[in-house]
Amino acid sequence: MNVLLMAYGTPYTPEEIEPYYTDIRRGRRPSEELVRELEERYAAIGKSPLNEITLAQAIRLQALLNLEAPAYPKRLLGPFGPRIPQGPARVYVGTKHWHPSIGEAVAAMHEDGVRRAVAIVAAPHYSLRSVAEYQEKVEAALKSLPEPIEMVWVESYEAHPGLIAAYARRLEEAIWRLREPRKAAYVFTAHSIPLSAVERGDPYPRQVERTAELIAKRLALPRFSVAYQSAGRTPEPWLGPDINEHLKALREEGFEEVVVQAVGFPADHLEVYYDLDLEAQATAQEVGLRLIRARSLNADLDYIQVLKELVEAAWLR
Ligand SMILES: C=CC1=C(C)c2cc3[nH]c(cc4nc(cc5[nH]c(cc1n2)c(C)c5CCC(=O)O)C(CCC(=O)O)=C4C)c(C)c3C=C
Ligand SMILES: [Fe+2]
Ligand SMILES: [Fe+2]
Repeated sequence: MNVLLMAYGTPYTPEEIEPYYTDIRRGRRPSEELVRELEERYAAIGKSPLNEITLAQAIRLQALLNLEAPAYPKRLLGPFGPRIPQGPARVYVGTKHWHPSIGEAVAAMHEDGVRRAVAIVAAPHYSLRSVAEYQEKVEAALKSLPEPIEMVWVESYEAHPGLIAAYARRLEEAIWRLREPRKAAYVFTAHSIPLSAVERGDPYPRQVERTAELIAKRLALPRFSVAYQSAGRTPEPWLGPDINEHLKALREEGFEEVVVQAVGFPADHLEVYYDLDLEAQATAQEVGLRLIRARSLNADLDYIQVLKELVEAAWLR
């Protein structure tokens, strides 16, 4: 079994910030001011762990896919479920905006003789501005190969029971820290997208809401809302409500405590550490709201188990 595991990617050094940003902007160089602003955000968090987390996810996913019960003794084997008969699993990592790039990963797969693979992004929601762009990059990489590789896509997994349970577990830990859980506000966030994508029928907001609804239901939360974070530095309108505006509104409604869970991002990175832990936390403190962020899934085994189930089901399609 072969897997192409994809993630956003992040620069390894400050010098790489400008070319990384240029790639995000599809080759259009950002202004010096925008680059400086992004450099400052990276400097403020010290370092983004996204590449390390993505690699850890790949290593653990490969290990989990290759775990097998011993063939003997049969009587002790128990109900392990159906074996996936296609032989040893190999996981390749490709990032959308940095290295290893999706093109580099696809070339390595071809060099290794891979002819069929499951393609999955370490993000649960489909968007025209996220997964569809990963798909474009994979298609472009495949076109440059002398032989085809059949890619079986996992496009979204916003309602996977294991994912909901994993998020609910982290949210519960945050609830333990609340003074009055029944009086608190619960906010689920995801990356904003340009409104133009929503107008083109992007399923993304609905999928984000579904994840939020299912986690809230599982924990019987007294209330919950969805807000969007990290809107891009572009002149067009982006999907809201913005998390900072939403926090202010919650305080005006009388809430004193809020738990924020970033359900759009399984892994910690710049936009979790800067946009939530620094910026949204500062907004909350300014208005007198106690904000607790639920920790991320990162490369924890409960999330890796979700990825394993998704790729195994896709492989058998
Ligand atoms: C659903 C859409 C998006 C997800 C998920 C997403 C995750 C994500 N983004 C960064 C870092 C940056 N993103 C930036 C811009 C940007 N991001 C998206 C969409 C998603 N990003 C869009 C549509 C854009 C705008 C692109 C453009 O044309 O300018 C940037 C650039 C600076 C900025 O505008 O904020 C950075 C940096 C990470 C690390 C990440 C998660 C894994
Ligand atoms: Fe982005
Ligand atoms: Fe972003």
